[in-house]
Amino acid sequence: MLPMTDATAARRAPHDRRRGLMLVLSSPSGAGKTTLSRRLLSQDDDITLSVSVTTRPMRPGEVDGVDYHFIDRPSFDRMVAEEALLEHATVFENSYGTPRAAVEATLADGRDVLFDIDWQGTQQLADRARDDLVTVFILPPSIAELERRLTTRAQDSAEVVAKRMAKAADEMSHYAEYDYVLVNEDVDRTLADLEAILRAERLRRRRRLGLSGFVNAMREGAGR
Ligand SMILES: Nc1nc2c(ncn2[C@@H]2O[C@H](COP(=O)(O)OP(=O)(O)O)[C@@H](O)[C@H]2O)c(=O)[nH]1
Ligand SMILES: Nc1ncnc2c1ncn2[C@@H]1O[C@H](COP(=O)(O)OP(=O)(O)O)[C@@H](O)[C@H]1O
Repeated sequence: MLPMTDATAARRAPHDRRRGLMLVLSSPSGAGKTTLSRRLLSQDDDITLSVSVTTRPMRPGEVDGVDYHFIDRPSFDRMVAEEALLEHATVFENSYGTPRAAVEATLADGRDVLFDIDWQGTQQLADRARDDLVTVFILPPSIAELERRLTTRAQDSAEVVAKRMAKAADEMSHYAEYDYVLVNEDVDRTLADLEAILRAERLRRRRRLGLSGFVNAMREGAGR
């Protein structure tokens, strides 16, 4: 178990001190993970995005170091060899991975980490840290709407969109491996559900490091 740093411990009331959690969002491409992640991150200071490394080419509008760390194949292979990745997988012929150091530093600070990763990466994280993990699968409201979203995002060629659609059925078959499943019809509604999940998971007793000291102090006070 990772300890919290003094900075975070001092910021929280004793009963609010807790371990950071790892919130995973997965979905078929185009269902809305990126949109939901950006909105959640912009309104909640206690959660930060795990920025993955990838060998995929950058899309228009993406920023290196913000959306992904865009790296070449030798650099990716080196990170795997050095065990610098917490998990990694091949998706659509490109490699993706989660840098370990940033995640460990954020959790040690008692803050939460958001992951936009696929089912393969989720399984690897579950093998390593099931107790710290909260997993959410996002489904589109229909296949027609998924295709519409992939097409109107206008960032991929028709060929790439076709490949992503072909993979969607496969990806969706993994929904039952997740703790929560959200159908992303209306984005405001889905975001509200995601916030509710995060809020409740933060309140879980096993994550609340300060609780026993808090209760013990009250019990001592009551017995006086
Ligand atoms: N296992 C794993 N999957 C990742 C990682 N980063 C991104 N992915 C997944 O790779 C897939 C393709 O991502 P991307 O090329 O950005 O397209 P997107 O589906 O439109 O977000 C998505 O399912 C992501 O969740 C990672 O670090 N590890
Ligand atoms: N609930 C929604 N309703 C309509 N359009 C959406 C919704 N959620 C996301 N979108 C749009 O669908 C496209 C794909 O969303 P994105 O967040 O990039 O998906 P993913 O990261 O899962 O591939 C984007 O153009 C986005 O603006």
